[in-house]
Amino acid sequence: MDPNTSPRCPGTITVRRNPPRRARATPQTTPQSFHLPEIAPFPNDDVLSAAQTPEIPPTPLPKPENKNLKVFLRIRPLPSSPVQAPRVRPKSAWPQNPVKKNAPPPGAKISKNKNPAACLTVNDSQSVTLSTPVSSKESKRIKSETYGGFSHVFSSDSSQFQVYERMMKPLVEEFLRGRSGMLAALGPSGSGKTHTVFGTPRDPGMVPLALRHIFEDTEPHAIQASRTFYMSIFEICSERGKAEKLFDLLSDGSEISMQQSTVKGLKEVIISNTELAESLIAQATLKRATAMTNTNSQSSRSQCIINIRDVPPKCKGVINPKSNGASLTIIDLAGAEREKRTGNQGTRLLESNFINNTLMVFGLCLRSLLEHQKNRKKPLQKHFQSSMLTRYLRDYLEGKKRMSLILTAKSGEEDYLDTSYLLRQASPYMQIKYNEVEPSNIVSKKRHYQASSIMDNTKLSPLSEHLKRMRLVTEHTDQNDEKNVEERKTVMEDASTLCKLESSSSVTFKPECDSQVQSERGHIIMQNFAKVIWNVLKQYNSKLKVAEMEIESLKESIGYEKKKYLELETHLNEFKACCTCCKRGKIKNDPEDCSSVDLDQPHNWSKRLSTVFLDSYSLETFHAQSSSEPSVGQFDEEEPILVTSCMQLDSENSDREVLSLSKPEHQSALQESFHARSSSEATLDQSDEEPTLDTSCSRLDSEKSDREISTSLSKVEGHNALEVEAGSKIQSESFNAPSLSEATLDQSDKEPTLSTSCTQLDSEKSYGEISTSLSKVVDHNALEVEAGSKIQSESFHAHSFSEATLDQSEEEPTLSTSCTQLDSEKSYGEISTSLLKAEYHNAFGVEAGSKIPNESFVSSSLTKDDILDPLSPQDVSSTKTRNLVGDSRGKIGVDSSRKPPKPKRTLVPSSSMLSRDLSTFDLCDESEKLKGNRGTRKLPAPDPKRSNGSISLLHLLQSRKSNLHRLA
Ligand SMILES: Nc1ncnc2c1ncn2[C@@H]1O[C@H](COP(=O)(O)OP(=O)(O)OP(=O)(O)O)[C@@H](O)[C@H]1O
Repeated sequence: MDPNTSPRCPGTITVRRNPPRRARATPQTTPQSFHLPEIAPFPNDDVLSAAQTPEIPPTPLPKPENKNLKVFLRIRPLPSSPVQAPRVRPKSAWPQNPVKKNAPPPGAKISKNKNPAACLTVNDSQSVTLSTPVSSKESKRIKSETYGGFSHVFSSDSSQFQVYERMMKPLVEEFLRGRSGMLAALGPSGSGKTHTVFGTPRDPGMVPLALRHIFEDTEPHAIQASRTFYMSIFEICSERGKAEKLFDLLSDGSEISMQQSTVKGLKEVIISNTELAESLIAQATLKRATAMTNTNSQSSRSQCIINIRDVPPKCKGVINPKSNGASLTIIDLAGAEREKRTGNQGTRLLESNFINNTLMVFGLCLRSLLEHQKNRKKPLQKHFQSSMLTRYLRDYLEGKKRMSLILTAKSGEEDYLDTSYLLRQASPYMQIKYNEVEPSNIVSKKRHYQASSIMDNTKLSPLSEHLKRMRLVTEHTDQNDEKNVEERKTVMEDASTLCKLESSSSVTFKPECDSQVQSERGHIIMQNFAKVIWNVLKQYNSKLKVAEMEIESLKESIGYEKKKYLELETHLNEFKACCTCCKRGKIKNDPEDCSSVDLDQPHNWSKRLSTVFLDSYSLETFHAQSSSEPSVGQFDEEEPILVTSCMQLDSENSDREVLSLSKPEHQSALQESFHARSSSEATLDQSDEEPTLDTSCSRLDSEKSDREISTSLSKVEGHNALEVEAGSKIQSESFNAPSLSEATLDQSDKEPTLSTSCTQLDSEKSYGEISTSLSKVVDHNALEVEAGSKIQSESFHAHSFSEATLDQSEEEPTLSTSCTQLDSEKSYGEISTSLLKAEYHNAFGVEAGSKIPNESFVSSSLTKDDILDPLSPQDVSSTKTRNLVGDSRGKIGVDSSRKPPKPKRTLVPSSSMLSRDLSTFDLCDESEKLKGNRGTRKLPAPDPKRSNGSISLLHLLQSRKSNLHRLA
């Protein structure tokens, strides 16, 4: 035991640590053991070159051996026994009509010629010789006829397969390459057309063989896997030999229609395999109209058309599947029949005629095409329009598509005539050429566009470009995906044989018609859709902004209108209050009254002239012309001269009111349609601290308007202040009012001269009230002129001219007033003028008021040179009145033939009262005395009522009178 080692404790647990890990030695492997196959670089060049030119070129299209119309001839074998003679269709014949399969009709003739001689012999593969039967030789038909140039002549012992290989297979192959083709079986009844086309289950004809070829089992990975075929079968038959009808043989036999060259409502059935296609064909042949004739126990009574159309399924998203692809058409024509031979009668005879006519039209179309090709000067006749069959086959019959004919003939002697007729008729068709044939798919596109209204050619070209671009992009993005490249190669190989079209074709079905292309197409569509939506939203946004702006402007206008409305309401209230004041006769007493013009003291005076306020004009047609000229002239010191006014009012059917206001806040304008021309001139000429005011000329033209015009002029200079306010408010529907007012305040030697105003109003059907007020107060002088007129009429012509001249010399006022002329019809008018002058101890007041209720009147009032002589206050006024009709209250210038029962409005009471007072005052008496008997009528008795204003005026005048007497 090692001494260095301590004895082991029995309770000790030994923990073994993991030894430190060591990296394993790298196995010595030779590089050869990891020899990875080198990844071949992406064959860009190959792929790109394949994209341009398929690596595996498709089977080259065999150049048409014969550019002419292919015409084949098949000779039906002679019946071996009378039983098999054309009367009875063998039970094994395919397809069979179970209803009519039991055969021989009661009256059917059975050939007794057990060994019929053949009249048609095959010379070679392309020619036959038609020999005249013995019976016909007797009728001088001696020579035999040789018909050559057939594409191929199938002898009576030719099998269906041989016929298919020689005749049908090239068509099918071209069809699978995208070239449309058509085969029509033509021949007399019972010659084997139906047998050739459909065959029997044991001996299938061209259609079943073609379908088998199409769904060839030997090429499962080739063309058929990438294509879908549609098949349709319909027949064209006659309705009692007259109208043509179409019946769909794949549906329940429903009737369909044709528009131009397009069949409407035709059912197309996708055929995915041969069995399905053959069953559909059997079903269709059972539905087909057949009948027993002397020549055929199951004679076809209609033209049967089988159409097989191919659609590349992977391009469904790109191009409408029904708009492209080649079509293979096989037509089993009804056999030509001779009445003698068939013995048809009645309906059968009509059917026979229809069949023969259709065949004749068919032949005419081909003959016309042939002649047109031979001689281009000959137009291509439009025989195709004569029947549905030729309309449907228009492209073929006009040489736009290739077609082939299989002539079926019977070689028996008794069929000589039918065979001879067929060969003579159809052999020239071999000369028809197809040098200028349009690409088949284009022609088919045209037709299908008509039926399906799909993409047009303009959209196809960019689409093709897009497909090319997509192909390149896809190739670059999938460079490293070898598998995809392989698949793409395969697809290209397949498609190269499938989609190889003519170079002139506008549509190229590239192998890139895959799901990626479809998704890209959907993306493009969505992009375009989004753009459209975006544009629409932009338009709506702009419209919304415009609408918001309009709303804002409307809000502003509403606010402005509200504000205006409030102002008008305030004005109205004030105006009402003013009216109330006027009614209470406070106008003259209150120097601050709104209807007064005050000229205050010389050194601190304010002159307020308020005149011509037109308020509340409401009329339909209004022509108003107003002119007033008040003038105050003072020739002597401190004596004013007032000359006022000329007023002319013409009104018709109007309602107007003119009032005087002094407050500027009463000026407002409201109008709906307003044309106003206003001109005002105010001249304040002051010499020796006295102002001269010339104002104003205003003219208003308005139609259907409500307006209020006010002008204010104020001047305060030194101790002088002159304020002129003119306000007018006119409400009318049709208004033309020229207004001219002039106010001249001329003062010399501290005395104002006021000349105002000329107002002329022409109105129709209007109601008007005009009130003017002029007031002047100079120290102890006060001059107040108030003129008010209120005219209400339906048809009103008023002409008022008034002049008032207040001429004062040596402290005596001179007042010359007025000339008033009123012409009115059906009107009510009230005019009042007030003139007041007070100077020191002199006071003079003139108040003239007129109130004219009248429905229709023409009045002229002229008051001129009414001089208020201070020495003889009683003679201060003279009035010249013509045709005056007045009352005791001072109605002047009224000539009324018709008076309204009641006035519509009441004038300002103060004015009217004042005018009445004036009329009762001595002035009136004096004026009457001065004029003597110029007045032709007596004025009514004066009104004893007097207003406060008039009383004050009277007091002033009386005091003035007493002073004068005292001085005297
Ligand atoms: N090549 C042929 N080999 C054997 N049988 C044939 C041949 N061609 C025609 N037949 C027979 O002749 C009979 C009449 O043929 P098919 O009905 O095809 O004539 P068709 O021309 O169609 O007459 P239709 O115009 O009246 O319909 C049928 O029973 C058919 O089996």
